Amino acid sequence: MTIYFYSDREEPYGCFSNFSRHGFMLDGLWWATSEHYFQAQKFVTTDRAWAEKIQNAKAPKDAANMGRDRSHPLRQDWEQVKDDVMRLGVLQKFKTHTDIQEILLGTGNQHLVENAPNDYYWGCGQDGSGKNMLGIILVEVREILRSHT
Ligand SMILES: Nc1nc(O)c(N)c(N[C@@H]2O[C@H](COP(=O)(O)O)[C@@H](O)[C@H]2O)n1
Repeated sequence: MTIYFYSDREEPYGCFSNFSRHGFMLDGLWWATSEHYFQAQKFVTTDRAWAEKIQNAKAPKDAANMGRDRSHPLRQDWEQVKDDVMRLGVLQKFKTHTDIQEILLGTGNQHLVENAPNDYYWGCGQDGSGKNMLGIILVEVREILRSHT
């Protein structure tokens, strides 16, 4: 079976979205959502002030828009590190919040798919051919959490 998720407002799996309001501490800083964390990491080595603005963005959608703004220099190794950055943020989110950790562990061995129509990397895209890296990372995080509980 496959579980599809996308909107952070859709129960019970909206918590799988990076836009869900589940904050956490990482690298000594507070992140309001995993989207804030992920987007800010694009600039930590190239434009710290911009990364800090992203960290303090009002909403995850604002953080996403700011992170996609190419008038600020993207760190050169971004393509190499982005999956690890995503995994770190998502893992920390689910370690921090036991209620959503239970929801993730409760999915057993089901496939998890971000049903994002415009995203063929993190999601499955409009036609389902996308890489679904966020879903794959959630499954990896589920494995890590399972091995520690
Ligand atoms: N809600 C939502 N809208 C979109 O347009 C999306 N592309 C996604 N996917 C999420 O986007 C984040 C990464 O985007 P970039 O690599 O910065 O383009 C990540 O949180 C995906 O899950 N979601």
